[in-house]
Amino acid sequence: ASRFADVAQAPPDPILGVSEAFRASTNPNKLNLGVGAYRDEDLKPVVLNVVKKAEGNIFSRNENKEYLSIEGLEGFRRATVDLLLGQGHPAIQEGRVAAIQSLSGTGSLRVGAAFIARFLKGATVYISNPTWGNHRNIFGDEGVEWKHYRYFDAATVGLDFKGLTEDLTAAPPGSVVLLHGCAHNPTGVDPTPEQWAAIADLCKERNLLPFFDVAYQGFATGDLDKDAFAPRLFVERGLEILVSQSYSKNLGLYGERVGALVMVVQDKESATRCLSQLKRLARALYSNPPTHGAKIAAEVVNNKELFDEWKVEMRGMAGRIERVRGELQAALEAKCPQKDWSFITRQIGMFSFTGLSPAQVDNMTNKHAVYMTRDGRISLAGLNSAKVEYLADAIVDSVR
Ligand SMILES: Cc1ncc(COP(=O)(O)O)c(CN[C@@](C)(CC(=O)O)C(=O)O)c1O
Repeated sequence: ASRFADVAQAPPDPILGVSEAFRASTNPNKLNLGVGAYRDEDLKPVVLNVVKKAEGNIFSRNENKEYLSIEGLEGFRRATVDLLLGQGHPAIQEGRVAAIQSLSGTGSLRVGAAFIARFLKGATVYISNPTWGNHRNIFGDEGVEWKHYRYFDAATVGLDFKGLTEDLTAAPPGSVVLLHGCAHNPTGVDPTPEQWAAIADLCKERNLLPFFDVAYQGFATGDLDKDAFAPRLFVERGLEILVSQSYSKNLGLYGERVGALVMVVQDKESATRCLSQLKRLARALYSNPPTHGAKIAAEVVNNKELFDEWKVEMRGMAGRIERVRGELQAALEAKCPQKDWSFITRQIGMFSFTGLSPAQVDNMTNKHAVYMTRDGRISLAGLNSAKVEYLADAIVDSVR
């Protein structure tokens, strides 16, 4: 018998497993509202025009395939910090930013988790309830203890700010707080600017370390600058922060695995030492990051014309999602007027947290071939006008 005979079958991933099930389905009406990947009005994946232009520029340079440095492509690291903090930010001028290119958002979060495990021994990471499911895997696999802080209020289909404040106030000083920079996944509910300010003050008072997961910059409001409001506010308040960045959704670089782990700290010497330790960790995890996607992101952000064109395409993607939100809400209000569907256009970003129970989700999938995650989340990026009626009928049938 194989020495691996006792290796158990792992369960399918709660999110990526939905895409696998969708692909396996032969139902002509099947609809994939699972993975948060943008689709155009024909429900096809999109390669942004700016990405194609950037690739044209890159290929015309006939560059080699040498290793990048452990910390990644210099031009990308500069671009990603500019995008996060704003070009010329004082923290950048003062050399207080340590940034490494990493394997998209997930890899960046993992390097951050490894840094916390090694240099913040015993710190607990507080993650929102609910949150992106893979957060638990990332910190759990690094042996970092995590706990939930209350986040979603099902009664108001909004933020449980009172619960959040109580839980973070009770967190031991020195704890880490994982915050979604914008477009919270899966709820689509973000703190207001005033609430962000209160959270920043709370982190300061309680000596909590904010770790921002910035995976949807541009998808909350359609504006890349506005969507960086929260991390910029915390830096302005003098807080040290960690940030993971992903270019999967906003630049559509999903499979290129483009992201960064950024630390904004109090002084240049600390930033230099932290960068050296981030490099030490990355070297043992994957040695150095992939070249192509980082060159695309650097080309787009560092080139004024491409950057402006990206902003227009970004607003177009966010706009299409907003439009289908409105159409879905209208269709549901027409079919089921007794229920309040206003949460659908109140929520922002890619997702809507429908409140459907696992059993109701099973009905959506088994009876209507609508593929979505069992926590009730739907990715509106996977919906178009032509399928709104179909989805609304499936939801009404499931919530009966
Ligand atoms: C909040 C959050 N952080 C990080 C990531 C990681 O993305 P990256 O590694 O590709 O940069 C995702 C992706 N979440 C998706 C879009 C896909 C997934 O589950 O991996 C989702 O469907 O929730 C995310 O939603």
